[in-house]
Amino acid sequence: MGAEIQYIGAFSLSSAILIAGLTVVICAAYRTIWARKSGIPPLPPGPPPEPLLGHYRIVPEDAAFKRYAEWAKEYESDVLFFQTFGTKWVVLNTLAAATELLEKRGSTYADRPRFVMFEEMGWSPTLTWLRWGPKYHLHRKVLQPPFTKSRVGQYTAHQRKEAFICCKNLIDNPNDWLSSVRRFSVAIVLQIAYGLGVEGPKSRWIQLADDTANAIGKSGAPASSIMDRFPATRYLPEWLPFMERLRYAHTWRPAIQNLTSLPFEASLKLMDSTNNHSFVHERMSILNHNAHGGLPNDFDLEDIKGAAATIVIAGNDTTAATVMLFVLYLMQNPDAQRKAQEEVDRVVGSDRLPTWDDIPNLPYTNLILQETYRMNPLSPLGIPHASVADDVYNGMFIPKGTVIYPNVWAMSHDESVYAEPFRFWPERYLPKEQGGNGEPLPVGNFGFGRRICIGRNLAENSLLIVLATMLATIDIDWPRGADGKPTPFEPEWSYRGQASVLPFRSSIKSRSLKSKALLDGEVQALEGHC
Ligand code: HEM
Repeated sequence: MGAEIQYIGAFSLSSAILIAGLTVVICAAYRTIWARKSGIPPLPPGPPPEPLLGHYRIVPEDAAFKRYAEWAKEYESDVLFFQTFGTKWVVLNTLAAATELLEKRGSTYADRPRFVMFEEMGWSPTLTWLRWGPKYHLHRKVLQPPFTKSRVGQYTAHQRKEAFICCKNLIDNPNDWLSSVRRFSVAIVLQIAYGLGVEGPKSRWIQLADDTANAIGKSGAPASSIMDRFPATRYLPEWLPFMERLRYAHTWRPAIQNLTSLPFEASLKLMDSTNNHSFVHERMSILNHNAHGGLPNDFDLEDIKGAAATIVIAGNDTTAATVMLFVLYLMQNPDAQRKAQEEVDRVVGSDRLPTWDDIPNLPYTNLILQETYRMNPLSPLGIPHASVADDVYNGMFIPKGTVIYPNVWAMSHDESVYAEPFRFWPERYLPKEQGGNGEPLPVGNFGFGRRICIGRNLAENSLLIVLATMLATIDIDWPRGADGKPTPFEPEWSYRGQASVLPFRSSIKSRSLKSKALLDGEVQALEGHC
């Protein structure tokens, strides 16, 4: 009987979807005829939609960014148009299009779509997903200032210490190098957000942050699930075969809830510590102060919880995934590794470890970072924006409410800009007279316009100090086989949501007894200070 009711429920819901789909198609046809008559420019081109389903089955879930780049060539247009169940989306495949729309006309494209799948996952107010409006402005006003270029220096001592701990752990536990990398990225944002330390590689905070990173990293391109395209489907039973992303959302819901509440509760216990300068501490002090004075609080408890979790979620996995790419690209490109090590040796010498003053004097090291960004943008389709008004670009009509994906991967693999785009070649950015190709540094890894990443200065500092320390202290090579010889391999990648390399084996060794002794000494001294 239960099964029968479920079946009838599913049947009537399927009929409802069918009717709604038909209505959308009729409305779209009517709108096209009306638009032609009223002289509105045509929509951007794209592959032909299927009846009823539009482009739902045409766009692949995995590595859609690659298919979009192919279509851009096929339809000879940097802007492509798609729609499904009334949701319209546009993909921008060149930097010129992204700059014109998301930067120059930024106020028209500052909104986000509704992330229905993430709602099902149980997110609290999170800047990244908030729609353009008062709540968004409030969160951006509170979250952006601590991470501006002029204020991000407050975190550098902490970042340098964590970079040293990371490299020491890499040498001490080379077979479990990934844990050291994860610890590094979590330790930075956890301290900044909550004032909490990471006790060791098995810390529960690392597990929690990993769970959340998994939940989000493999959830598909943001706003691309059937629920995002057609919100009513969120009420369908999750056992239906095509509702696997609803099942996924519910499976990971506890992880999101834990990350939002557990470190926050632990942080509240540290409120009286004078050593605590965390985001939660600062905001809770203002909240409590206002409450005692009978003053209103525009940023309430839920906002603080959501904003603190945002720092960890947005800043943890992105940093760890980039450090994994350093390990991969340095392993695959021994010449680049040797050249960068020589640069660090020249500037830093062998009697100390890199400092912040060294960073501006390490141009080749910085090019390794830039080439890492270009080779594999972590969010190949960015985080989608949405338009708040009708617009026309190069004679193509972009209706109000369209979801906009910047195809950062297509931009950074554009053969007309980057010669041999799949080759790791940091010199490509150098002028021709210095043996380079004068190519532009990649743009777009941190997004565009009004929604550009607030953590980019923090992230860049974390990445540069850990990269410089890795170059100063460790050698990275292919893992050794049974015969002791290096065994090159093709790593595996995940392109569901975030584009990241899957865990892989590597051989990591201390560069010298002296560099190991330096690291051990520094870590001991720094830990003694805390
Ligand atoms: C390698 C590291 C990082 C990468 C590649 C990265 C990338 C991005 C991208 C692509 C966006 C979307 C921008 C847009 O919509 O145009 C974004 C937004 C955001 N990022 Fe990052 N990010 C990184 C690190 C961080 C860190 C460390 C933090 C925390 C302090 C952070 C906080 C945020 C927030 C809060 C947003 C949402 C901004 C908004 O919607 O207004 N990110 N990031």
